[in-house]
Amino acid sequence: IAETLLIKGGTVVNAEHQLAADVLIADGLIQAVGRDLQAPANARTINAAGKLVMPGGIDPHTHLDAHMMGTISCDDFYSGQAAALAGGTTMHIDFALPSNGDLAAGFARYQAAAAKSVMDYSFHMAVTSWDDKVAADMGELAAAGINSFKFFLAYKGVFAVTDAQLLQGLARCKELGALPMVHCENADALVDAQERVFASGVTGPEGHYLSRPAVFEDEGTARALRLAEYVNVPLYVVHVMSGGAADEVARARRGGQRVVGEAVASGFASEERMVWDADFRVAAQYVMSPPIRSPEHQRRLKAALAGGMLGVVATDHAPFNSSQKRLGLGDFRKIPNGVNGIEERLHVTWDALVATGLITPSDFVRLTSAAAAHAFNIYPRKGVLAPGSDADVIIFDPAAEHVLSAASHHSRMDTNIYEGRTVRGKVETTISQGRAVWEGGALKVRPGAGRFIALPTGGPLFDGLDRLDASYQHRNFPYGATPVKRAAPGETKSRDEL
Ligand SMILES: NC(=O)NCCC(=O)O
Ligand SMILES: [Zn+2]
Ligand SMILES: [Zn+2]
Repeated sequence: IAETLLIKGGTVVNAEHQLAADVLIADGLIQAVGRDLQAPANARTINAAGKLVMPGGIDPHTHLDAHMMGTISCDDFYSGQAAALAGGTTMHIDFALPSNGDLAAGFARYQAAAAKSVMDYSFHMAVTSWDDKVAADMGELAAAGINSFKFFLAYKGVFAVTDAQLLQGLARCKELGALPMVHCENADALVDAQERVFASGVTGPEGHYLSRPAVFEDEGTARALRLAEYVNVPLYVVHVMSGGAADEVARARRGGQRVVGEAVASGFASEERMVWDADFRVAAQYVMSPPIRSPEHQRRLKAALAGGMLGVVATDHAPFNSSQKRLGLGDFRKIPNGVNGIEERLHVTWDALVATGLITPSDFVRLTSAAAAHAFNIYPRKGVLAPGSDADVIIFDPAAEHVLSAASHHSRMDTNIYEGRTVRGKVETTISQGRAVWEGGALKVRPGAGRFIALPTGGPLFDGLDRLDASYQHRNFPYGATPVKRAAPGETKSRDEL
């Protein structure tokens, strides 16, 4: 049940501005943002003096209850979302995987799994094969509120699509006004490298790192971006982990492409050296794809976030506990891929980027909330504190410090890649759908309270794409709006007519 809350005396931080203001919440919505708001008779007042009042985080990249690599990620839609709320994230967009190649069946499975949700959520759908049924299902799913589809270039023989399939998928996404997302690593080179590394006698978690050099990610990113350029469709590049891939995103944006580059918290705030730890339990928890890379890559990712080349910070929360990671003991190729982060994202991002002076609090809101709301077309319902927006709000104390640990986190993971780390800043209160659900160190969540948020297709990223197509026809004839006709004998055509 929604509360009537007056958050008084804080500093409201949106992506566009920061101001001293109160926030009035009722009926699950923000009613007013302004100075000296009066508390209605039934309101509870929360004193936010010295605190920042910001939109709740949106994590657009999670894998809850995900069937992957012979096991199921250990956070379901209850525990993963409870962890999210304790860390200030009030909405996530999870990746629904097809069931035996069937998109509609996969979506139904994930919707059923999400019935125990405690906060707002939505889905991207993974496309892992191609035929007419897949194309038709994409249309059905778009009508049902799925406005993004993920294509894997990696995971050969499981999820990976060929370039031909990717092209068909990109074109279908464009037709639907849905945003294609790509996991960019070269699948064939990966298999080759994995075989070579394993044959050389390296079987532990470091083999995962050694068999996924940055050049595979750089190449995959460049290829996906160029194919998206050819089709003239916006592209969302998931989990950019290498400096080279960030450069590819920047190059495409400089060239005028509509590209969103996603960093994940582990990509710039975790440590590559941990995968070399002699203890398998420690090392395996850092195995994710693309891998966590060297400090120099991390520096470049942070610079790309500060400079606006990468536009979103997500997590890729794909939690596998230490007994699940042991599936790959003796063969790094079988270690379930994924790390935690849904609870830690806001804190490690603040600590690494704001507390160090690289970005401003408004940049922080943009990267952790507003930009995802824009990309997935739910702004300003989410991603901003403004009258009429959903009352998903956090109260953040920039002066507090706390320690991240598996002993105190809310995920079902028995490890934490940020174990023992002291971070500056703390989410003191999380308000979800107008209810304080994290307050005073306690969670007050209710299974079933979460809502599926249907995401509409089209939207700003697709605005004017048809006009762009028309002007693109010299370069991109097959996807252009008007076929180019050869001039008749004696007739000349100006460049503008082509
Ligand atoms: N990233 C990762 O290692 N696991 C989750 C699946 C994916 O996003 O590729
Ligand atoms: Zn991926
Ligand atoms: Zn992922």
